[in-house]
Amino acid sequence: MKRSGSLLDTSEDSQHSTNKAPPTKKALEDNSKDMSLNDSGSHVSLVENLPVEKVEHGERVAILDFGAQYGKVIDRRVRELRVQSEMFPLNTTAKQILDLGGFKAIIISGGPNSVYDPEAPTIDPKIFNCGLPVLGICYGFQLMNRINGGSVTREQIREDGACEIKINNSVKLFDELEEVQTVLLTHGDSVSESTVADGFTVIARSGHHVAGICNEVRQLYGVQFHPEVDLTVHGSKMFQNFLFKVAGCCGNFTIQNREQACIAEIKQIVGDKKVLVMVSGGVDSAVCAALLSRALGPNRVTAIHIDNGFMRHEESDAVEKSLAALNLPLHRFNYGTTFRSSTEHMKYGELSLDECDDPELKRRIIGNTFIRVKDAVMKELKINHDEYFLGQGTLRPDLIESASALASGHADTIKTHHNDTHLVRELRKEGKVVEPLKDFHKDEVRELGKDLGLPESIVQRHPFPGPGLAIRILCSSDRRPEFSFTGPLYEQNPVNVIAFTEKFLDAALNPSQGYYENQIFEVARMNALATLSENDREIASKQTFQVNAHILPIKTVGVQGDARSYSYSVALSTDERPIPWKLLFAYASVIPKLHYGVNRVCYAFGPKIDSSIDDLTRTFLVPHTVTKLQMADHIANNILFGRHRNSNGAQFPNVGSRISQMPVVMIPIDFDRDRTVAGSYRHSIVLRPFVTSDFMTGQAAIPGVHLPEETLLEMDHAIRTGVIGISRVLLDMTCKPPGTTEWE
Ligand SMILES: Nc1ncnc2c1ncn2[C@@H]1O[C@H](COP(=O)(O)OP(=O)(O)OP(=O)(O)O)[C@@H](O)[C@H]1O
Ligand SMILES: O=c1[nH]c(=O)c2[nH+]cn([C@@H]3O[C@H](COP(=O)(O)O)[C@@H](O)[C@H]3O)c2[nH]1
Ligand SMILES: NC(=O)CC[C@H](N)C(=O)O
Ligand SMILES: [Mg+2]
Repeated sequence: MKRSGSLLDTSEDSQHSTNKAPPTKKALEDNSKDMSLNDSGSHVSLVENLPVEKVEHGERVAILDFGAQYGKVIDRRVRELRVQSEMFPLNTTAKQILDLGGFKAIIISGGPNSVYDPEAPTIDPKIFNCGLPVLGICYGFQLMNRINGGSVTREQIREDGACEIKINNSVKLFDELEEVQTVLLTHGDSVSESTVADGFTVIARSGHHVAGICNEVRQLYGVQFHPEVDLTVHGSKMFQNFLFKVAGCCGNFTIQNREQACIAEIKQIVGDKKVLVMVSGGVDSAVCAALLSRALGPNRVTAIHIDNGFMRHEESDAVEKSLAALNLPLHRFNYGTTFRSSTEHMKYGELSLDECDDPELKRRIIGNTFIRVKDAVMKELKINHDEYFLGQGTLRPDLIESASALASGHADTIKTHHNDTHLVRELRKEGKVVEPLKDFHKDEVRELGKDLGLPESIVQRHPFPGPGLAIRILCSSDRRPEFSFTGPLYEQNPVNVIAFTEKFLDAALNPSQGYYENQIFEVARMNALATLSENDREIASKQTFQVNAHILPIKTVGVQGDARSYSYSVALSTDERPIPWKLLFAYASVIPKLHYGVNRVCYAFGPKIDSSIDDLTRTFLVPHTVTKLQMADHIANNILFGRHRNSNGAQFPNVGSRISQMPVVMIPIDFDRDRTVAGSYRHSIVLRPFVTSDFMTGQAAIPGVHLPEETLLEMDHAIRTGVIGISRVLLDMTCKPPGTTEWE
């Protein structure tokens, strides 16, 4: 059945979908009185052909999607406040929205483009005069300012990560909020006091830029930050203010029971056929398999687990044991050799995975091999293609980051998740895939897993990416990396060894002393100091902290301003003891703001690094490299989960549940190496303990706050002494954004 009133763009580009993802447990409890289960008579979305809620009342909010990473997070926040929302493509006009009726407000999302680019997507200007309140977020804010007569420019200083801003809490949007707010900013284009559109007033300021504007009479609000993500601590309150105090919504939207909705969807898609479900041992595929089994009965579901050769130490054995709880026949296959030698057709011939050093290409090869291996498995199991659907535990973030049209029509590809490669998209087009969790975030899947009665060990398991250690090994075919810094700051200052010492503080305070070749690092130091509390700042400025910063000749993927970045990492090192974590984390948040060419900052355990790092260890996905990372990962995880005793026999506590995930990454760098020898075989290991709920944004775990410092120091010691060929261990201190959770 078609949904009445859906008349907008239904072309391939269209991403029109309703906020049908099920609510959080809390929202469900809140809604329990008036919950309307929707097994029968459900409406069908034009685009995704899935059941959506009955529209029982007219109160809705339109979200115009400009390709934000967080577009679908906006709709989640609105839904959690019990207001229905619909996402529309960016070219939707004010008239189309008004003609549909029932809309009380419009939210314009962020996006990867720059509003001043001639090619950049723009908006129907009548949106701002159609009488509906508008909230513009990031790109949406920049559009609002520009279209109403202001301007937007690219600034030298970009802002990525959680920052403190000052707000004017006398405006409705910020009602009942404190003057200082922690928010997520991620932008390189900015509005300044002098470029605000006439008729608008500044309602929020970050250190360097205008962070919010409004015209209260016209009910137009624009914010440079992202109220929709977790890193904006009171973002939900801001939405509440906008929806209820500005737009006059009443919040009476009722939401389907999440489990029922998934089961109905599975039954509708699969009909009387069967499903081959891919299970990894992770929570997403386990919940997906449990739902399939509940919807179709265990006899119509076959679960397969594939060892792709990039699993952690003895992982597939553990997966097999833990998935016994699903009560499904599980078939396990080992295709390690097939994956390693799998190829991609390039212009110049076939490229094999074990000679590939491009992260996105590695992902593509692995993702496509998963599908080919699935076909081989079907043959082995004598399964008929026509009778079976492919089941995957795909989540929203997987689709958003892969820029799937299922999630957004204009998002940048941050990374192609293995479950959303072109072969998977082909299968989807043929209607051969069932992915009941594709509108869920990780925390929602965990709630659902609990409701389904899955054991805690599966529900709370840290995620592990399908391509496994293959993406966590940074490969390098060339020993001599080419440094190519981009952005205005590096044009001025192309050095790769920098030292933050007292002299820079002096120089910054007294420019005539002539330390200007390193001026940008003085600025970094001043900015870092400025972010500390008064007490910490006093301590940091009194002591002579000798912190060296080296720009490493490796690039990794990050997400900045809703776009993919592929930039260098900085390693900080110091002889100061105790390790000045606060100052180091302050540098970590400041350096990527000042350097367009840097998206990550790590601390290198051990003594201060004194020599420059200008060569790489040749590294490919060959067995001994994978084994090396498996060993380091095994040691680090044993320590994290309390399965380790140090050389004195002391047991380390299980602190795994204090963080959300800890990728252990191998980088092709030998610090402190003997330069009389031609090349090195040594690598370094990066620990990336990370804290988040939905993985869309998050922060690096801080020693002494999220994890005991001793735990991390023991990881450093045990990895260096336990694995041959390890140079140093580093701790990633970067937020997402600008970094991502994984390194690749
Ligand atoms: N080794 C594997 N064998 C079979 N299927 C896999 C494997 N790894 C990943 N998949 C499939 O890809 C999907 C996405 O992987 P992803 O890692 O995001 O989810 P997960 O492993 O189920 O959960 P988690 O994110 O918690 O690790 C899985 O749900 C599963 O369907
Ligand atoms: O199954 C997966 N296939 C993938 O290709 C993939 N890439 C990232 N991840 C996991 O997704 C979460 C967010 O990671 P990022 O911040 O690095 O994007 C983290 O939990 C990552 O481990 C993947 N999972
Ligand atoms: N997140 C966004 O919407 C970013 C907008 C724009 N690309 C910028 O960097 O400022
Ligand atoms: Mg996984």
